[in-house]
Formats: sequence, C-alpha cells, structure tokens
Amino acid sequence: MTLSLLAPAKLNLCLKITGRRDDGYHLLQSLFQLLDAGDTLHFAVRNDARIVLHTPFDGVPSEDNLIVRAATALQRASDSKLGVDIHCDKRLPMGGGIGGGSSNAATTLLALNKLWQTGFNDDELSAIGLDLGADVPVFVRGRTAWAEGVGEELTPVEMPEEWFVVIHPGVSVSTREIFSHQELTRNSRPIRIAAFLEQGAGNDCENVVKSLYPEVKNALDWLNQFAPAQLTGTGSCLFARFADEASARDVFSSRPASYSGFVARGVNVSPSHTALNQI
Ligand SMILES: C[C@](O)(CO)[C@H](O)COP(=O)(O)OP(=O)(O)OC[C@H]1O[C@@H](n2ccc(N)nc2=O)[C@H](O)[C@@H]1O
Ligand SMILES: Nc1ncnc2c1ncn2[C@@H]1O[C@H](COP(=O)(O)OP(=O)(O)OP(=O)(O)O)[C@@H](O)[C@H]1O
Repeated sequence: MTLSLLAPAKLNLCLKITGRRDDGYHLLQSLFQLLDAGDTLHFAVRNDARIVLHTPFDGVPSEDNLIVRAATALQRASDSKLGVDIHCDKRLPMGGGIGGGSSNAATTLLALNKLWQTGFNDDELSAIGLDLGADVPVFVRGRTAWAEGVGEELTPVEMPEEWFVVIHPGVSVSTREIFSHQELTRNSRPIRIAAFLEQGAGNDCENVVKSLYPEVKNALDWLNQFAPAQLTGTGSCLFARFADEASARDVFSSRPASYSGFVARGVNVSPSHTALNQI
C-alpha cells in the first residue's frame, strides 16, 4: 500500500513567552496558522520491519531525521512488524520557524498509523509526537489553533483563510540559541484568545532575533513597506498577510534576489487531514 500526503507549514501569528518550566522549556501562547503549502511525503509499506528514508537531507543523518524518528517511535509504540520506504519532496526551508521538521514527523505518524493499521487516536499520536518536538501535536491534530503550555494545549480556532507572503531571508536561526538567550522576554503577561483575535499580538522572539541576525531585520523592514510584517516562531522566516492572492503574489515577485519563500493560503484544517478522511 502507498500513500502521499502534504506536510503543511505553519505560521505563528503571535508568540508570547509567559514563563519557563523546571526543565527549561518555555511556556508559550501562540496562534498556529496552518498553510496550504508544504513538503510532500510518499510512503510505501514494506513487509520487513525496515524504515528507509530515500531522500538525503543536508546535514541531517537519516537516523536523526524527524521522519525516521517518528516512524521508529510509532513502530516501537505499536509493536508493528511492518516497515516503510519514504520519499520527501522538501520545499520548506529547515530552521525557518515554519515547522517543517515537526510537520514531517506528524505527517509520518498520521500516514503510518493508517498504513500499518496501528489504530492510535489523535491524543495517543500527539503524545508520541510531543517527544519528538514541541510543535508536532498541532500538526497531528491538523487544526489551526490557539496553543498554550509548550504548544501542546490546543484550542481549534476558525480564522479567515487569508493569503500570506512568507519570506526566507537566506539565514537559518537555531531555536535553541534564541530560547537560551539572556535578553529574551520571558515574562509576557498572558493574553486571552479573544484579545488576540481583536487586536493581534507580536512575537517576543523578534527583538533578540533581529539583534543577532541583521538579515532578518532587513527583511522585516523590506516586507513592512507593503503590510505589517512579523517573525514566525524563532525565525528566520517572516510573513505578512494580504486580502487576496494577486496582491500577495505582486509583493512576493518584487522581493530582492537573496530572499526565497512562497505565497500560501491560511487553512483551518490541514490538507493531510482532509486527504486522510477521504480514504
Ligand atoms: C518556537 C516554536 O517554533 C513555536 O511554534 C516552537 O515552540 C519550537 O518548537 P520546535 O522547533 O519543535 O522545538 P524543539 O525541537 O522542541 O526544541 C528546540 C529547543 O528549543 C527550546 N524550546 C523549545 C520550545 C519551547 N517551548 N521552549 C524551549 O525552550 C529548547 O531548548 C529545545 O531544546
Ligand atoms: N524532516 C526534517 N525536516 C526538517 N528538519 C529536520 C528534519 N529532521 C530533522 N530536522 C532537523 O530539525 C531542525 C529544525 O527543523 P525545522 O524545519 O522543523 O525548523 P523550524 O521550521 O525552525 O521549526 P519550528 O518552527 O518548529 O521551530 C533542522 O535544522 C534539522 O536539523
């Protein structure tokens, strides 16, 4: 049996850091907006128990790849004797704050749960996913959502499905470096979802990232000429929203040559969930 699924990107429409847990992880409030753009993963079941990722990733050995780690975690949790061949059409930049690795992991869990018939529900898959990364549960649940805790306490939110220009300024930002920075704001006053929906909220990582990465500051200044621009996650990607596709594409096509990125639409339900529900 084979299955191909989109592993969608996400944007953090806001990111407030409200505290820190004893294990050092930060307590966040964020609006995770899912997008209709992402990587595509192709799965083919094997009758031996081998998990084989055929696509090489620069700088990431196969055993460290979140795709392989997710498949291995599911195999262990289920005692499945099946294996899988996996190919990935990688489009999302790594270390971009748009959740590529986490989305790849979640999509692998969802696909193999179906193909191996392991029968886990979303709560169980989210718990397996949380061990792989703080952002995995939102992709497992597949809903645009308000997040608290370290990102695992999720409340689905219906957002207007607007268009986004996502810019990658040509540098990668290490999430760990930003979260361990002395100057990071860690005591934002918690806000309510209603307040965010009414007036929006910023990203508490933005000042530290701008001071460490001038390329990110320059890209924010460039995009701010057209619409309010904001960092997603700990960067390096930044985004702005537009009411229609044509305006978004106009701005994107006028970007400086050193910037990459894409135009995508916000979606309330992950395209991979829509596809899985149709099988
Ligand atoms: C900032 C966000 O992008 C918002 O969506 C995510 O919370 C980051 O999630 P992620 O990339 O999946 O991060 P992980 O791979 O779990 O963690 C990378 C490192 O960032 C730090 N980290 C991450 C998430 C969090 N809530 N607090 C942290 O302090 C930890 O030092 C951790 O070792
Ligand atoms: N399948 C994968 N796709 C992308 N990165 C992976 C994958 N597997 C392992 N990694 C590692 O995880 C790191 C973070 O990747 P990812 O693309 O999730 O970053 P990110 O977009 O900043 O994530 P987030 O928004 O969750 O902070 C990469 O730099 C890479 O070393």
